[in-house]
Amino acid sequence: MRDFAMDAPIAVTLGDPSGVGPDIVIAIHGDHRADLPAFFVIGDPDVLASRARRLGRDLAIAMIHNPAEAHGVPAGTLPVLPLVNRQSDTPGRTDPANAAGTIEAIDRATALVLEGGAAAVVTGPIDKKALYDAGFHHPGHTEYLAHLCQLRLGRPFTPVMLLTGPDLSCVPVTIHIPIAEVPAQLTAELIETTCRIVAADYRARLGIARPRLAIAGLNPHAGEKGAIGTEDETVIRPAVARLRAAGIDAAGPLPADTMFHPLARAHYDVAVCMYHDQALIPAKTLAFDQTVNATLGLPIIRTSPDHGTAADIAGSGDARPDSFLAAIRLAGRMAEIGKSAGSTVTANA
Ligand SMILES: NC(=O)c1ccc[n+]([C@@H]2O[C@H](COP(=O)([O-])OP(=O)(O)OC[C@H]3O[C@@H](n4cnc5c(N)ncnc54)[C@H](O)[C@@H]3O)[C@@H](O)[C@H]2O)c1
Ligand SMILES: N[C@H](C(=O)O)[C@H](O)COP(=O)(O)O
Repeated sequence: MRDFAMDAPIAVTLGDPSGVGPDIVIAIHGDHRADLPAFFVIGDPDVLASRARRLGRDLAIAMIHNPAEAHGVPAGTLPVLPLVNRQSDTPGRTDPANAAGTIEAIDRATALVLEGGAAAVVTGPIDKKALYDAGFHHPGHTEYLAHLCQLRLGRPFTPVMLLTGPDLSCVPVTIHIPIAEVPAQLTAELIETTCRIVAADYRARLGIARPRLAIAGLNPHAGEKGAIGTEDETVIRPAVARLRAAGIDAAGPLPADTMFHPLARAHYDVAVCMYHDQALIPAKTLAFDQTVNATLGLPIIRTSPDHGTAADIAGSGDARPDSFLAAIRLAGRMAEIGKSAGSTVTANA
């Protein structure tokens, strides 16, 4: 039963047509629409129609010109805001000609949320290398969305990646950078800024007034008191001390190998990790099908499934929709919490 009270619908992008984004959106629309907050798709209707034929699914599409029209679309019909940059249906194979449409969908969804026409954006997975090859200069959605918000609002935003599942939520402080660059980019200031955004957005967007943050070390055994690496003592510990002095419930640096077992997880709401895989390996290993990627630190709500394009199974009907479903549900919940708190801004907004 639908119990979402949002006025504006959620904008959903399909991601790269080489991937499972279209498959999953078609499946979700067909099987789960009544249980979800209202949403519409920004995409190429011909890609959706072609993918539905491949999957042997019926799909009725209604073209809309603005998000408000999504509410008037008959039940069982998928509202689609069509792209200007047309795409082709290429499951399992990237096509450089599709990149412009993939980026356009993200641009328009973000603009609609910033203008208030959409409540949130839920992004389908992009093929990062395909976009880089087409001249896209941002590591991923996370960083690109911050860039778009800055362009629109004229001030910078620090985007924070949160992977959140039923039993574990994790934030990587450094995100899409080579592992060799992590020690140089990991500063006490970045750790502190990230944690402040996490604490503020947990309060404003997730309804947890004073989240407990567990801060991971960088080195084995959190540096073994400086014997196996120094960053834990010289960078992370001072950041944790300043966070605690500011009233944030932060503990650490904790040895990363022992902070994810069930008893340890009972002591915190979110693990703040020093690099991408330190956060994403436990999150995806524990609950690949339920975990959602949400971007904190922005003046918009953005969620996404935790998986990628899964090009190896695109167009086959084998893609599991659970993480995408969880992403739409979480976006709806975050919009409701933000609305009831009267809050649309974040720590660094
Ligand atoms: N939010 C995003 O846009 C996002 C997130 C992660 C990865 N990516 C991109 O996706 C591409 C592929 O990444 P990858 O191979 O590391 O990860 P992946 O998640 O696409 O695939 C890993 C494995 O999990 C399987 N899998 C993934 N999702 C599934 C689903 N819903 N149902 C059933 N099986 C599923 C795949 O078939 C594959 O075997 C890369 O270009 C990466 O950058 C994008
Ligand atoms: N780092 C994410 C992951 O591995 O799941 C993924 O690449 C998504 O990144 P964006 O949301 O920034 O595209």
